This record gives sequence, structure tokens and C-alpha cells, in this order.
Amino acid sequence: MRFLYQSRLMTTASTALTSPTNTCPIQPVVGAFLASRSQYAPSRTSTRHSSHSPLGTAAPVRKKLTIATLRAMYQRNEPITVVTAHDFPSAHVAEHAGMEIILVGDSLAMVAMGLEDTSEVTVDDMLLHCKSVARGAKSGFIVGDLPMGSYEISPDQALQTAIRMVKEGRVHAVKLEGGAEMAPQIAKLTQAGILVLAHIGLTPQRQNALGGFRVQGKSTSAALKVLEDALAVQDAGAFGMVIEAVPAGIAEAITKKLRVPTIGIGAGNGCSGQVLVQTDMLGNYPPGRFLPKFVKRYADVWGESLRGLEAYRSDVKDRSFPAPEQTYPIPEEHLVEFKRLIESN
Ligand SMILES: Nc1nc(=O)c2c([nH]1)NC[C@@H]1CN(c3ccc(C(=O)N[C@@H](CCC(=O)O)C(=O)O)cc3)CN21
Ligand SMILES: CC(C)C(=O)C(=O)O
Repeated sequence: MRFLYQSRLMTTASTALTSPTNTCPIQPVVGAFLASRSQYAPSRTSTRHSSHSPLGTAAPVRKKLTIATLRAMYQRNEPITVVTAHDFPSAHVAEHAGMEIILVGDSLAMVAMGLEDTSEVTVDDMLLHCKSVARGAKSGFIVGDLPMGSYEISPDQALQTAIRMVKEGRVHAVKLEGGAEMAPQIAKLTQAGILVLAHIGLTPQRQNALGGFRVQGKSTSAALKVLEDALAVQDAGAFGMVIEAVPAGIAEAITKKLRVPTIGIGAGNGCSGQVLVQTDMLGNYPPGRFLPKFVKRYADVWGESLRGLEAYRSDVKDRSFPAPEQTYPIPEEHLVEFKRLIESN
């Protein structure tokens, strides 16, 4: 299953940015901005923007989200929306869609780096992706994963890594996998003023020990262990926790026992919020790829990307691209003179 699960796909989802169906309140601002730039035509009077990030640097689109915002949402029982991002465009579109938390998950190993699993990801890999995401999402609350091997050895190691994630990666909080056994790490980071999102239930970095990506907490005793982990990470100071692949009824009951939010993935709608991997939920993979049961596909980025690329290829092959409107004109007399000069030689 591990082999089926990997993905070597292109990953940007920037097409959604111009979608007229986007109901996000900031959409009119984006629309107006794009319109004022007349289809990205270079302006003589203003700075030219790189084609790699059509909006130049990301302008803030809403009030900056903080831990206080998240706590207030939790208090009023408003679901917290979380999605992963791994680069500038995927962060930018997540922010424009109003996501509260943008998670730079180590699943970027598969969805952005084409690796087989998350175990090869390094802190430097994470930093590169975190920096790009931070530049794309100026108002979101950004959480970065501590990769396998960068925090388990000791609380000091965890703190060293977490400090780099904040200082260099520009994240607002870190996520680390593990329950009661990670309480010392969580406490150390929290005492140093670094916010921690814990991750319990199915912890993919331990896939070998778990015997694969298996649902956790399926028996009474296994569910009690998940609750024990939830209470331990809460008491160690985690501001919240991801609960992955746990039966819905168990995750809901655990959520009710806590005073910090749970962010569910494959854990039912009784959690305080939900998270999905962006490339999964946007359908940025070819048909037939294996997906966990908990993924719902909300878009077909693969289909749209393929359609656009095939149309481009076809236009290049029959020379209908570039058309006159995509080329630079020259006054006819200059062209005639130019040709006369080069032909007389
Ligand atoms: N692209 C991507 N999306 C993810 O959601 C994700 C990653 N990568 N990588 C890290 C983990 C691994 N994840 C997974 C992967 C597979 C299953 C899975 O196949 N679960 C079985 C359940 C098997 C059982 O009953 O125990 C399923 O049928 O959904 C679950 C979580 C979630 N995470
Ligand atoms: C699936 C989410 C929770 C994650 O940890 C990741 O993207 O790595």
C-alpha cells in the first residue's frame, strides 16, 4: 500500500484563485486586483511581477490569525478549518479560501518531493517548504511538522529543531507526533514559548511500528490509550492536537473530555476542526491513485491541469500559439528595412 500511496505529481492549485465560484469574502479584492492588472499585462508604470507568483508578494487578505483567534473559535464551538500547503501557491490559495490553519505537513515528502514515505524528510527540507508557505499566507496561522528524527531523542533536541522552524521557517507553531511519551518534548517547547500542536492516533512517522497506516483506537482498550495520550499532550501544554484515523465515536468522546481543540483527519465530525492534505482534497493526482477512506475530493486539479497542458501542446504543434496578441509588434517599415539589410548581405 505504501507504494500505491506515493505521488510524483505536480502540486500547485493556483487555478482555484481565479475561480468565480469562490465564495470567500476576500475574493472581490483579488478579482479587482487581477482586473486592474488587465490579465497580468506588464505595466509600464509599475513594478513587473514575476510570472511565478502572479500577485507578487502576498498581500494580507484578512486580520492576522493568532492563537487567541483559534481559542475563541474553540470556545464558541466554531469548527477550525485546516489544510496542508507546501509551497507559495498552495499556501496562497489556502489563505484566500479562508483556512484558519495552514499546515506544512511532512506529507510533503510524498506530495511535493515524490518520496516513498515521510521518514526521509530532513529539517532543511521542512524549512524550505515552511519559508515558501509563510510567504504565501501572511494572515493564516502556520504550523510546521517536526520531521522524523528531529525531536524524539530529547526535549533539548526538540527545542533546537523547533527554534529553527520558528526563526528560519517562519511558522507560528510546530506539530510533532506522539502521545504520553512525547509529553517532555511538548512541555519543553511550551515553556520556551513555542506553541505545539500534538498528533495522536495514527502517527504516520511510526508506520513501521504500527504495521502500516492502520486505524487506531478500535477496541475499548485501544481507545482508552488514545484518550490517555490526548490528556497527556494536553497537560504537557499542547494548544491542540491532530487526531488521525480513530473511530468517529471515540474521537468525539475524547474531544468532549478535553479543554483544547482536536483537529480530526479520519476521525469524524465530532472533532473541533478538520484537516486534509490539499493535493488529496483538490484531486491533484491521476485517476486510480489510492486514497485513504477519509479523503473527500472537492476539485479535479489533475483534470484541469491536464486539459490546459494538452491544449497548450496542441496549440504549439499547430502554431496557433503564440497568436498575434502574445507577440511583440514592430512597425512594418522597420521590419521591411531589416529584412532588406540582412538579405543584401
Ligand atoms: N497524501 C497524503 N494524505 C494523507 O492523508 C496522508 C499522507 N499523504 N501521508 C501520511 C499520512 C498517511 N495517511 C494514511 C494513509 C493510508 C490510510 C489507510 O489506508 N487507511 C485504511 C484503513 C485501514 C484500517 O482499517 O486499519 C483505509 O482504508 O482508509 C490512512 C492514513 C494519512 N496521511
Ligand atoms: C495529514 C496531516 C495531519 C499531516 O500530518 C501531514 O500532512 O503530514
